[in-house]
Amino acid sequence: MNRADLRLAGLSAGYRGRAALADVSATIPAGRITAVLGHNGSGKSTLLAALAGVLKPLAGTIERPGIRRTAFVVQHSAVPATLPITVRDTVAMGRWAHLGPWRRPRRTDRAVVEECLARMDIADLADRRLDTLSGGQRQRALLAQALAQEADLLLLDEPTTGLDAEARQRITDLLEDVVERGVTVVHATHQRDEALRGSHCLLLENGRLLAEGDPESTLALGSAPRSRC
Ligand SMILES: Nc1ncnc2c1ncn2[C@@H]1O[C@H](COP(=O)(O)OP(=O)(O)OP(=O)(O)O)[C@@H](O)[C@H]1O
Repeated sequence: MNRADLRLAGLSAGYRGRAALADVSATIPAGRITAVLGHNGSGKSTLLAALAGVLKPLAGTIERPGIRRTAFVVQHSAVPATLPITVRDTVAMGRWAHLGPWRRPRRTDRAVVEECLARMDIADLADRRLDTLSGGQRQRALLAQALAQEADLLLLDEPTTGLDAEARQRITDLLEDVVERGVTVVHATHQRDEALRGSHCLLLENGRLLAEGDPESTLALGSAPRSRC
């Protein structure tokens, strides 16, 4: 995959004109996993929302060369637990941007949905309702929905929060599978061990970038955050 890195220059972003993220200049390597690490309120979600284009920068720029489609998986606490839809329908929602003028899924759309179910290892759960799944299964369904969008930038806000060690490990393994296919992954996390499994790390504190680089030296440079905030 021949794509350039994403570049943030002097980026400030926030809410109602107030910056929650100030003057961040950083590089996000294409086709790699970048972890955004920091305590509660440090600005991780704000950074992801700015990368997704949901929040317009108050100042500065974001260069996203070669990124055509972005998938943003919000914190699962933000997704209603009682949505009365099946796992397959949830994943099929990821195809909406690809549907033709009649909004009818074509054979290729159905094939992508089945492939994403299989890749996230939830094909056997396809007919189950989303609200009957465990947290880890649900998170994999949301990941499958994001993959179905065939995005080249995948943004995940704390995808493993609330999951047990095995489910967390599974999600982290799946992210490695996603980048192997050339997707750029950025995920917010509180977990140092998860940040260490990526290629790159941005460490935020109070809306500022404290350190950036390979995960090991970034975590060593920063004032070591608690492993669970
Ligand atoms: N919708 C909003 N309106 C106003 N202020 C907000 C909004 N969302 C976040 N903030 C504020 O912006 C700052 C950064 O919040 P953000 O959610 O980006 O941090 P975070 O690192 O993702 O935190 P957490 O780990 O708790 O999810 C905080 O002070 C927060 O109160």
